Amino acid sequence: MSSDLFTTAVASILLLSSAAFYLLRKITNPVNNRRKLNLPPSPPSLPLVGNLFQMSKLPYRSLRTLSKTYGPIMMVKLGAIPYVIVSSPDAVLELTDKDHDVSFSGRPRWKASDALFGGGTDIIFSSYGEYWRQMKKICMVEVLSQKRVSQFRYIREQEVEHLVGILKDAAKEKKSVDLSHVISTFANNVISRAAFGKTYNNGGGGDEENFVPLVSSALDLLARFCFKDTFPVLGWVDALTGLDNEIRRVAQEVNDFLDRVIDDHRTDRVRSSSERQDVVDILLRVQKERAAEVVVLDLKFTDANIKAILLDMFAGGTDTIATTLQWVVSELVRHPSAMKRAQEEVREVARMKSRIDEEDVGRMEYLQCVVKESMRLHPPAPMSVRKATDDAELKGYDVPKGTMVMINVWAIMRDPEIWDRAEEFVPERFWAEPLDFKGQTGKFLPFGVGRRLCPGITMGILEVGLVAANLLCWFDWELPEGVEELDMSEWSSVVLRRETPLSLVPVLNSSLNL
Ligand code: HEM
Repeated sequence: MSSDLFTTAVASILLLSSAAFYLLRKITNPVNNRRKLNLPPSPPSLPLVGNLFQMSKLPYRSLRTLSKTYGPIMMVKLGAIPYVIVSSPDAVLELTDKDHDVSFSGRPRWKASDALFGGGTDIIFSSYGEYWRQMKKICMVEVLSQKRVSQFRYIREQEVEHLVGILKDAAKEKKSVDLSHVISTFANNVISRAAFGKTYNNGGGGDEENFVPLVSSALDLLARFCFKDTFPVLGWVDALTGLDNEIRRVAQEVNDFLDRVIDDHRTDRVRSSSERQDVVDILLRVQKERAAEVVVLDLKFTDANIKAILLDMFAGGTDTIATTLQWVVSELVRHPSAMKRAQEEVREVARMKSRIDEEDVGRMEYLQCVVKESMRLHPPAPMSVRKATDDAELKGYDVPKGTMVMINVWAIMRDPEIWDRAEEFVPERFWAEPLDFKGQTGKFLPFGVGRRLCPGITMGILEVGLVAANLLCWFDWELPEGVEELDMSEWSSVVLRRETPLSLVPVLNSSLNL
């Protein structure tokens, strides 16, 4: 081989291998691929932990502070996971408009939610798609429709009567009550009776009597720090901390309990059509009907689907309602003039009556403003979490497929650029601007927004209004002896709760016809 030929051969090999190497890097190196992406601005982060070190125990507050510097669309890294944080109504409206809604309607998958909610086969944690659409439709038509919510009215009324009875006894003894506990028991009882036909909250009974504490443990696990979700390569540490075992145990117990309830309904109970049906009965009927039809797509509606909907009812419809009520009462106790005005309205509507019904609550317009204002300041879900299902664009920034997207609902609803006297409790603002609960303006979002909007709004608002009206009608509320001011500290778990239980003294309103 001549030296010229040799040089040419070597040059060609070098050229070809550099081209192959370049192509390989292009294909396998996502960083390189994304070099041209216009990602949202990010605060500086540390290796490994990302921006975790900037998060307090109330992350929505820390994220608001960061977004004041980095803008209403920013990207942070929580551990190894990038999140796009959205903190303006403008961006929310774009995220949910017809060109973007589908791309931003996914949900992230977490270890605890996967184990507890059947691998995301429920509604809350299910990925966006046909499966989710069918499950949500069944839930909205069969469980949470206006007709069904009215059908369960007797449960709400009986449970409210029970709650008022407990408070009247405490008032006679001039004792303070743990209102947080009384209200949570109410919310759990309503869902248990609607779902299963009875309450499972007796504490001491056989293991099947302890479903409510079991659900609480499940919800607590969702809020626990999990290595796999934050630092995927360190997922094995969850086994060492005991988290894996605990998740497995609780998931198994929840599953066994729901299997027993479904079996009981299938075998032991033969109901006549005139008898009151609970959600398990209703869903078993849907199962039979779907088995008789050709089922479109894969949703055959098995027991696993029934269990997933039942669990969502507890996850979505207990703590959210209880915490909303606790904040409503807390704000009113701190604002005596609003309390007086709300009580006057409630007592005027309920004048000469021995019971407040749901139609009465519909006429209590100031009370509705109080509930909205309280939810504005204390949204039970301070952040709405989504996942980009495609490569998408938001306000000119690229959001790659698979990125977590969090709407900082809490920050938007306290933004002084949007709300006058944003940090103050001013129910009257909703007189002037009667915003609804569906988030259509992108600025009032207590039930979320877009395709993933909460399907339980009617039920939630009815329950909150009915209990609040009864608490204000029959009682005045005083701080326990020695307490000068109500503690309003927040505690962020699955929902944004009060950090301390709401302890108050009920004083019977003697002017009424009791
Ligand atoms: C005051 C009461 C309630 C509040 C504040 C509330 C709030 C929320 C929020 C913020 C979301 C997420 C929306 C989003 O991602 O944009 C949600 C979703 C959901 N809620 Fe509620 N909720 C309440 C009551 C209920 C009730 C009573 C039920 C059922 C019994 C329920 C069932 C659900 C379900 C199944 C979802 C998932 C929807 C989906 O992903 O498509 N919620 N709720």
